[in-house]
Amino acid sequence: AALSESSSEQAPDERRVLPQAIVIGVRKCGTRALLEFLGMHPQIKIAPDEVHFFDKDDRYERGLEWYRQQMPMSSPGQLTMEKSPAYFISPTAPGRIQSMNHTVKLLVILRNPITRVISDYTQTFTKKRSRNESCVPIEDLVIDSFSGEVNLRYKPIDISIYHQHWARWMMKFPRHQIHIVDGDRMIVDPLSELIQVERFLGVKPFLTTDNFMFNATRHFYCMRKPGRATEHCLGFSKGRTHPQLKPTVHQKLKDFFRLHNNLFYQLSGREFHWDAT
Ligand SMILES: Nc1ncnc2c1ncn2[C@@H]1O[C@H](COP(=O)(O)OS(=O)(=O)O)[C@@H](OP(=O)(O)O)[C@H]1O
Repeated sequence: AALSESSSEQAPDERRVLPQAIVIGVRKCGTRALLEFLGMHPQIKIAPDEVHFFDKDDRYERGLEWYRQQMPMSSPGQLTMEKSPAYFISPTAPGRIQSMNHTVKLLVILRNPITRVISDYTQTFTKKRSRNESCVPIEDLVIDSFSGEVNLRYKPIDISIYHQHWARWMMKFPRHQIHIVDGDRMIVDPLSELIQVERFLGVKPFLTTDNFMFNATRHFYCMRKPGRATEHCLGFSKGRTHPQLKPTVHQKLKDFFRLHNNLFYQLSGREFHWDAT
């Protein structure tokens, strides 16, 4: 850190500060896209890696000074941000973040909970297949073969029960301090979501349609960063092809999540149409 702090590229007033805004999750909902898109804003500096400071005990024990060192250089007037999707489901993260800074701004990006389960499965499947390990079909994981009901012991299902995790954050932070980003919408219309985020963060309106280019090969928006001629897409681990669920299993998941989704809408005051699809 000492070396980079004295690098010649550095503006004289630059230093590392604790984040004033954190993307707390949710895993597989577009957290990387959200952070990278925000990183195009001149008033926002983003940590390159997931820090996992508040959810991993061994990291938390390293202390806030270690955490600060993981942050990028920034100038006064710029916001520092990091994203660690596991914070959302961590029992300890809300209290730990609150004791760092009770005024920190929190962002949570959510997508249809069934799509999120499939995305989570696809990630594990892809990793296992690359190691030549055997893979179980998704239907065998999301449904308990004994009871025929949705398998609550399958972690991707538990993560998608948003209200149970959300409730922990509500015990530590006022509602207005957490902004919810629609991850399904961010895939098809990133700018509309980011304009709302800029407003929430209190940075000047900067991002425009010029910053986003739809890439027909990737089927996702890529970034046109200020001052760069070429577009920049997220890595190939983002935007994987999902398996198609058997209709009976899909219906079972829909029936299961309907109640949980409604509880989330009530608790958060934000309604999505996840049950329509
Ligand atoms: N612009 C753009 N480019 C590529 N991918 C995009 C984009 N916007 C959102 N997404 C969706 O982000 C999903 C991955 O979510 P995360 O970044 O939160 O995953 S992770 O938890 O950090 O592993 C990833 O999920 P999969 O499609 O299952 O790979 C994407 O659907």
